[in-house]
Amino acid sequence: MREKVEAQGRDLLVIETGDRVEGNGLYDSSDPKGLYLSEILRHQSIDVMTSGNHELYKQNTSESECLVTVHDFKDNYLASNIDIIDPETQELVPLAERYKTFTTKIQGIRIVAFGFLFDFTGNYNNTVVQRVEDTIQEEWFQNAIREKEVDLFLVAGHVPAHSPEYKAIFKAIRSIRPDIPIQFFGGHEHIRDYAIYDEKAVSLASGRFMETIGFMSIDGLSTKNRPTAGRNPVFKRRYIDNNLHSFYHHTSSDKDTFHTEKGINVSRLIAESRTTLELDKIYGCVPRDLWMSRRPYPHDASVYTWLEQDVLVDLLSDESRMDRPAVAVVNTGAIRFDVFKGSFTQDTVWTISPFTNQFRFVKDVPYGKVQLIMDVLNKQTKVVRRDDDAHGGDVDALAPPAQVNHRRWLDSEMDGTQQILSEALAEQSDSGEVIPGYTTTDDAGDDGDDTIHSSIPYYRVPNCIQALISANESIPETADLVYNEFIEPYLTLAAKFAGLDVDFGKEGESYMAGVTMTDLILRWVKENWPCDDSMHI
Ligand SMILES: Nc1ccn([C@@H]2O[C@H](COP(=O)(O)O)[C@@H](O)[C@H]2O)c(=O)n1
Repeated sequence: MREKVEAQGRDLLVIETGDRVEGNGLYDSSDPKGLYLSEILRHQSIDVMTSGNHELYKQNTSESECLVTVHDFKDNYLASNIDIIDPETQELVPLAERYKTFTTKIQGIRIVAFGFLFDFTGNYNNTVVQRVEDTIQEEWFQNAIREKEVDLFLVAGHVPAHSPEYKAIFKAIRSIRPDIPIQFFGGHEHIRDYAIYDEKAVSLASGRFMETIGFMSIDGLSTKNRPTAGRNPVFKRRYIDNNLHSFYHHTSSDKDTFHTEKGINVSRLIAESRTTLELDKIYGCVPRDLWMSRRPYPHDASVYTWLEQDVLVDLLSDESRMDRPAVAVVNTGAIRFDVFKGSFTQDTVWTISPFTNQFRFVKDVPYGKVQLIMDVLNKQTKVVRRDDDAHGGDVDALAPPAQVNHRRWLDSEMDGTQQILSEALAEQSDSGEVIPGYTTTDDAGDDGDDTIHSSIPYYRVPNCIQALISANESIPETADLVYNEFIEPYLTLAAKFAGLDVDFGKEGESYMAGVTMTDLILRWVKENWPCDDSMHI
């Protein structure tokens, strides 16, 4: 693409907006995590790169970001509002440069670029995420937006396209620079989205899990050598399905001409890494598709129904608690992908359940109180004030991210519209039949999707599900309340609402020490879904 575009006298920039870690065997399967992924990433030519929230959940992840990824992309990695305790000096320092200025190779466009993370509060305490609204008051930012020689402000970030954070940055820049175009690139909400702030400022978000290559073209920027005398640039956006068919089409090539030597080498590196990590190793065969949101909950084909009725009930048990009844509470956001019929591999494990959360419990909780807590977690919208330290206090954050966004859009101050989400990697059909996939409507209309798809049903799921683990069928008076550690701060607050005075952080104890939900899922599949010859795909 770069070659093609440059031959036309234009520039191509590649922007990466974070969440490169967690949710894929290439990252999660190695020890230490990310070993193979960093090597692959190193070969990419990325012009502006930012951190997502996933890079900051754990100390080792952010430290590796600091020592490896920032190091590898030091001219292009931007961290406008993230500091880290340097693992070598123990000093609090910016994770990367706050901003950069550069001039594009072909057209000489002078760009001032920033890299932001949304107002995230769930990071481990070796990093500090400064609120965007505070960051833009800082002297360095105020100076940067007053930079004289600028044709375009480029704000990349792991920040939703429609968000108070981006709105604040837009207002801050516009108040000083009424005429300079601003291109935002966003993320985090797992949706394709495009926001039009004014005639010269737009924002593009490219969906989730690298299913989408968001493509933005800006035509007619006024530059030093080609001033456009006040005319507005033309912004166009396209959501490209991430597959070879799309790449052949947009590079005007085919299977024989598309591949470059570098591309072939990186593909080989990926294949070798997958082999070393045994990502195709088959642990079992899944008899039917299990969906996150394509079927209602509860449902025979819901991954959550399977989790609560089979995996948790069959396997969650701590030796020291013997036969005492337990209620397990797990957030639905802990599951990251559908489980497809067919081979269940080492890669599948990490794709559906990448988190390393362990289980904890509080003993002898009245069963009625557990139900009240579930009501609070699933029916309230917020259990805490924004300044309380529970990931912003929004219980919706316990659900899959795309669903969180669904509600925000409806409440949003900036006007957004709805979209139906694809859970499948979209493919073009050889027979010309329309394949289910993304059908996006955004601020610019419904013509953004590069491939036309039929829509996919979307059902809301609760924020948390529960499973009663008991030797007999009857409802117990009291039970161990077992939960995955990610939801601990939310539980403490929900318990207050439910009239239960328990500080889960202080009173919670380890349950099945060292075991994660990922381990349980894998064990359950191995024990219950062995492959027979007819089931391999
Ligand atoms: N240890 C964790 C971390 C995250 N989650 C869930 O993921 C959501 C955030 O995902 P994004 O891709 O939007 O950043 C979070 O709100 C949780 O639902 C988790 O379960 N455990």
